Amino acid sequence: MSRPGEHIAAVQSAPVHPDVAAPTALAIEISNLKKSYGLKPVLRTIQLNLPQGQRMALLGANGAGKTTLLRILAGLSKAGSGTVCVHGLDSRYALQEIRQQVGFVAHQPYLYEELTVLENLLFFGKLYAVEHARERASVLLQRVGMERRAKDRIRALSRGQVQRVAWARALLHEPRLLLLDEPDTGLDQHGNDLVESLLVEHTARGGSMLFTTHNLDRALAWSDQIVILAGGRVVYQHESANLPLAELQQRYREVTQ
Ligand SMILES: Nc1ncnc2c1ncn2[C@@H]1O[C@H](COP(=O)(O)OP(=O)(O)OP(=O)(O)O)[C@@H](O)[C@H]1O
Repeated sequence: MSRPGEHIAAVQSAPVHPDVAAPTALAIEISNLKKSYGLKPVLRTIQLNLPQGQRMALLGANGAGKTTLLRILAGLSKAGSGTVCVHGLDSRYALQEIRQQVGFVAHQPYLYEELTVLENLLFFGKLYAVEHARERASVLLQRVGMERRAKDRIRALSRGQVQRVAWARALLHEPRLLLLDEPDTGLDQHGNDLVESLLVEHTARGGSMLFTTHNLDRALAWSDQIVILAGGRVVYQHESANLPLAELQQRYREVTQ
C-alpha cells in the first residue's frame, strides 16, 4: 500500500538534467517502455503518444498493466527501460517537474487519514507551492461538494467522500495532465456527473487526460482515443468518434481473450 507522500520522496531525490524542458506538442510520449516485477514482465515495449488537449481511455483486462503504466507516468514507479516524457519532460531526469504537471486520481486517495480534509489540502498546497492555497482549497471543496466537511478527518469520511477530496487534491495545482485510474468506480450518480463536469472544465482549459475504466460505454463517451493493453503491449488503438460501442465490444473481446 502506498503512502500519501511516497511519490514526493522519489521526486525530491531525482537529478535534474539540463535538456529536460524541450518544447513539445505531446502531453505524453512513451517509447519502448518496459517494466517487470521480479521476473514477470508487465509492460513489454509500449509505444504511446497523447497530443496535448486530448483524452485517452486505457482499457484492458484485470492485470493488463494499466495501473502500472499510470504509476510510471505519475512518477510513482520507475520505468524498467525505454523513455517516458510528460510535456517534453523526461521522467529519468525531471520527476519533480513532471509532478507539477500531473494530477493523479488513483485507487488509493493519497490523503493522510489523521488529518482533516482542509489540512490535507493545505499540506499538498505547500508541497506543490500553490499560491493562495487556502482560497484554492476552499473553491475546490465547494466544487466537489465537500465544503461542509473541511474540518473532518479523512478517516471519518465515506469512500465516495474521500474520492471527492482526492479529486480536490489532484486539481489543487491546476495540472495540465490528469491521470485517472478508474475514476468512475465507487461514485454515485451525482459523483459521476461531478467527475464528468470536472473533466469538461479540465479539457476546456486545454488540459489532457489518460484514464482507465472497465466501462466501454464510458470509455467512448469520455475520450478522443481508445487504447487497449494486452500481454503488456498496445494491441488496439482507435479514435473514439464514429467507433460504435458494439464494434469496440467485439474488438475488446478479440484482443483480450
Ligand atoms: N508492486 C507490485 N509487485 C509485484 N507485482 C505487481 C505489482 N504491482 C502490480 N503487479 C502485477 O502487475 C500486473 C499488472 O498490474 P496492474 O495493477 O498494472 O493491472 P491493471 O491493468 O491496472 O489491472 P486492474 O484492471 O485489475 O486494475 C499484475 O499481474 C499485478 O499482479
